[in-house]
Amino acid sequence: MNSVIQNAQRLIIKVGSSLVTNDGHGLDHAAISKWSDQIARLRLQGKEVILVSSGAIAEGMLQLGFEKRPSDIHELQACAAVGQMGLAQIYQTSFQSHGLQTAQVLLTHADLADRERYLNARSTLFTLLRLGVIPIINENDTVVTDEIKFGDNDTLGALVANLIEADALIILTDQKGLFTADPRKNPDAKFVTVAQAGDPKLEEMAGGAGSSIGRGGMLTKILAAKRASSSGAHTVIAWGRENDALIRLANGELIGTQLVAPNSHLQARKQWMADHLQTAGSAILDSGAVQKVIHEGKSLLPIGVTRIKGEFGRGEIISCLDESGREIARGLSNYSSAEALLILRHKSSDFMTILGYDGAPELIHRDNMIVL
Ligand SMILES: Nc1ncnc2c1ncn2[C@@H]1O[C@H](COP(=O)(O)OP(=O)(O)O)[C@@H](O)[C@H]1O
Ligand SMILES: N[C@@H](CCC(=O)OP(=O)(O)O)C(=O)O
Repeated sequence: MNSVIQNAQRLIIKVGSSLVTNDGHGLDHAAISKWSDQIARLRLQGKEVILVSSGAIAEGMLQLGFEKRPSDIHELQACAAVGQMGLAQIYQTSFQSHGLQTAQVLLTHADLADRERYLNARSTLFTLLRLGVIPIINENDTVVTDEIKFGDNDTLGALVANLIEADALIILTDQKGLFTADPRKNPDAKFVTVAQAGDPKLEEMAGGAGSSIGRGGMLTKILAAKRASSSGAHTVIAWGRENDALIRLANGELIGTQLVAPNSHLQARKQWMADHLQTAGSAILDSGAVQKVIHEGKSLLPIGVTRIKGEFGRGEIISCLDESGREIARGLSNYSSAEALLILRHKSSDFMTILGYDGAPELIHRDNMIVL
C-alpha cells in the first residue's frame, strides 16, 4: 500500500500547538521553516495546500507572561489575539522566502453553520488557492465562548476539509501517529500503521492531550478523521518533526497512521452534498448549458437557464435539470430565485441594468457544483 497522500491534489495540513510553539517555549522558527519549505515543494508538484495552525494561545501566553494557561475565557482570548500576530508574521516571512503569499483566515463555528457565510468562506478559500496563496487558518478565538467553540483545531481541520472537498487531511502532532493506547502512559502501546477512518475501535485507543499545551489529544484527531472521511478525505496523523514527512508522504511513503476514507471521494462528496445541503429549488438548463456543465466542466451561467422552480436564497443548493427533468448537477446558487428569474436568459453584462448591481457572472460557480 502507498500513502493516501500520494494521489491527493488538495490537502489540509494541520499543525498542533505543541509543535508550533516548541511545547510553549516560543514559536519554532526552524520547524515552521521546514514545513513551509516542504509545502512550497508540494505547490511545485501542483498540489493545493491549506494550513490550519494552532499555537495562538500558547504564543500569546508566552508574550503576556502567563506561566499557566489562564482559566478566564477573556484572558485566553487576549492571549489568542496577541499570539495570532506572531503566528501570522512567522508564516508570512517563512513562505515569502519561497516567493509564496499567505492569507490569514479566522473562522468560527457560526461561520460554517450559516449558509451564506459558509459559501463566502468557501469561495474565498477557492479564490486564494487559485491565486496561488497559502491560506493559514485558525479559530477566531476572540469572538467565541466555550459553548460555541470548535475548541480544537483537529475538528476545524476536518470541517475545512469538508468545506472545500479536500482529498486529504494531514494532522502533524508530537507523536509518530496513533498507538493502541497513549504512549506517554503506556510504553507497551503498539503503533497503528493503517486503519479505516470512522472505525469505532480507534476511539477506544485514543486518549486526551498528552501535554498542557495541546487541547484535543488523539481522540479529536480520530474524530476529525471520521468527519473528514464523510466528504471523502483520507487522513494521516504523523510526527511533525519527521524529516521531510510531507514530501515523503506525497511520494507514497507510509509515514504515520493512515486513516483511509471508506467511500471514494466522489461518492462521499455526492453523499455529503445530498445529506448536508437540501435542494431548495431548481434551474432548467437548455441543451447548450447541459453540454457545458456535463462535458466541458464549465460553470452554469444564467444565459443557459430557461426556467427557475421553487424559492431559494443566495447560497442555497439547487438542482440543475435538463429539459426532460433529469437532474444532471447540483450546487450552491449565487442568486436568490427572485433574482435568478430576472437574469435568466441574460448575459452578465446586462445584470447591472436588471438588478441594479454587478453580481457574479455565474448562477452556480463550478467550484460550488457537483455533476451527478
Ligand atoms: N492512542 C494514542 N496514540 C498516540 N497519542 C495519544 C494517544 N492517546 C492520547 N495521546 C496523546 O495525544 C497527544 C497529542 O495530542 P495534543 O497534545 O492535543 O497535540 P496537538 O497539539 O498536536 O493537537 C500525544 O502527545 C499523546 O500523549
Ligand atoms: N485556536 C487555538 C487552537 C487550540 C488547539 O486546537 O490546539 P491543538 O490541540 O494544539 O491543535 C490556538 O491557536 O491556540
